[in-house]
Amino acid sequence: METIGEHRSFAGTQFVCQHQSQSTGTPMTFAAYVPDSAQDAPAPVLFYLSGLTCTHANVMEKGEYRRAASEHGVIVICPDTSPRGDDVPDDDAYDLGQGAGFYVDATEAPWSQHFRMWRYISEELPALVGDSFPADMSRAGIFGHSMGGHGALVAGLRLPETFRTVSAFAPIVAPSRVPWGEKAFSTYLGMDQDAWRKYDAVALIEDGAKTSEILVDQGEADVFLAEQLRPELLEEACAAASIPLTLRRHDGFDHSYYFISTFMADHIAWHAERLG
Ligand SMILES: N[C@@H](CCC(=O)N[C@@H](CSC=O)C(=O)NCC(=O)O)C(=O)O
Repeated sequence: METIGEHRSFAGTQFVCQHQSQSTGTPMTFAAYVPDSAQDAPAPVLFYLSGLTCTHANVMEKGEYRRAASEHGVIVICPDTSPRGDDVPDDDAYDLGQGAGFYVDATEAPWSQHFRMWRYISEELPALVGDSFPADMSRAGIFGHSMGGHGALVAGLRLPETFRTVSAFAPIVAPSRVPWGEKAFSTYLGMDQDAWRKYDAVALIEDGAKTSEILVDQGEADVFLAEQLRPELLEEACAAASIPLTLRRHDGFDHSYYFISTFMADHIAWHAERLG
């Protein structure tokens, strides 16, 4: 792993790291904020998954997480949203291909060679972080935005021992039932919708997956709310499965990082309180 960026910020350091990924077969870049307090005792770690069109840099530059991460002594890791490179398949649309990995392991050609983001975020990256930073991997949580909120919910539900806490900003809660997810899943996973269920938070809950509780923030002025995000489906699934869900709806907030950065400190405090 190579450090390609390093900046002091609050009581900690913002690193940008690059490594050759075995999952994707490409170089992968991620941001890692490490509070100074982690030098005294291994710190809890939060993985933040970004949305469509993002690299590691969007949340690093606009998410405003460092003050809270430094105050709560939490490491924050922000991976890219897909493999990238001239040899990696892509699509002209913003919601498919590079920048739109949807945190799945693709099974369909030509995507299956490199688009293995589930393995990357669930196995390879946590192992690399545990080996490379003063992180207490028994105290890891996950959160994310939109497509990344979908990834975080799925990871928290499928791997509650790995990701003990889960929250999201404006997540795609049921990708199998909305246009963004239908397009990505049919392309990456094929037409058998049974294969989609393990990457769909609402379907996972319907199939018995559990997590201790979920925090979701949602802007009411989000243009994607009714067609792509549909938080009411998560509300219904959590109620039926007795999973405590705190869904906070905020008048006037849209889908952007102005919304995310407003509630970022709340999410970091929420995770930190639960991870100890
Ligand atoms: N048509 C838009 C859509 C892209 C967009 O809104 N991306 C969001 C995530 S949406 C769901 O995953 C985002 O985080 N954008 C990056 C940012 O810095 O705001 C477009 O192409 O802009």
